Amino acid sequence: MSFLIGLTGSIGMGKSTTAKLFAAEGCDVWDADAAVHRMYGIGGSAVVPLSGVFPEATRDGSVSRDVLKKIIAEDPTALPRIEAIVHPLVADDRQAFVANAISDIVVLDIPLLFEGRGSQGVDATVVVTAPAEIQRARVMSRGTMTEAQFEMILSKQLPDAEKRQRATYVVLTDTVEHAKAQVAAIVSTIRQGLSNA
Ligand SMILES: CC(C)(COP(=O)(O)OP(=O)(O)OC[C@H]1O[C@@H](n2cnc3c(N)ncnc32)[C@H](O)[C@@H]1O)[C@@H](O)C(=O)NCCC(=O)NCCS
Ligand SMILES: Nc1ncnc2c1ncn2[C@@H]1O[C@H](COP(=O)(O)OP(=O)(O)OP(=O)(O)O)[C@@H](O)[C@H]1O
Repeated sequence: MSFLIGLTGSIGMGKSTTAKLFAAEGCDVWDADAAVHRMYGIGGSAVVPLSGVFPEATRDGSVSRDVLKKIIAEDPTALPRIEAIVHPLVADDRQAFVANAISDIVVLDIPLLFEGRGSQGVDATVVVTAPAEIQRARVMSRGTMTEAQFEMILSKQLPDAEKRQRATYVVLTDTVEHAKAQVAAIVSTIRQGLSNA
């Protein structure tokens, strides 16, 4: 059984980038957002259940994220209903990944690690963080969300300060080089612990 790290952080804080740094250290990485992308794609497991609730959100056999975002903006009950369908599918996908992983350390990139039950069953947590203004600038520069959509997602997430307080390890994502050094130190500490066990 691998040592399980739950990697989290608020929107735009650098989870995906930091996950790649763990992969470069030899860790198998599972990404919850990527799992959702697969599930929304053609033949994905969320397409049929979501079309039952929001028929207008599925087009040509896949889920339209733009339509979903419009629905969520107009109907406050929509996101909880989407989550009720998607989250159990995400949990199944994660379980299957962990069962097949072979690396000594497995990293689970989970945006809602502390909001949901995701932190159950992990051996350590890593929270990525950056100043709030940098976070906002990063998300806005992607051009995929309006300020209102960003604020809505942020309001659903545990505040950054609380995440940091709950973390086993914190990674400051000010530069990639700095993040890389912090990841290397975390991996080395955990591997040392494993070899002494
Ligand atoms: C709202 C949607 C349509 C936005 O899609 P879009 O392609 O613009 O953004 P993306 O999926 O890349 O998410 C951007 C950021 O928002 C975060 N986020 C997404 N959904 C949620 C949520 N329900 N609660 C809090 N944060 C969320 C993501 O983790 C990520 O950090 C999409 O994220 C979605 O369908 N969310 C519901 C499924 C879900 O809960 N996913 C979270 C991880 S399991
Ligand atoms: N250590 C770092 N130093 C400098 N910039 C970084 C660092 N980590 C991430 N970034 C930048 O921040 C932006 C967001 O990074 P990333 O996509 O990794 O975040 P995320 O937390 O996965 O985002 P989301 O929650 O929206 O999925 C990207 O433009 C990325 O280049």
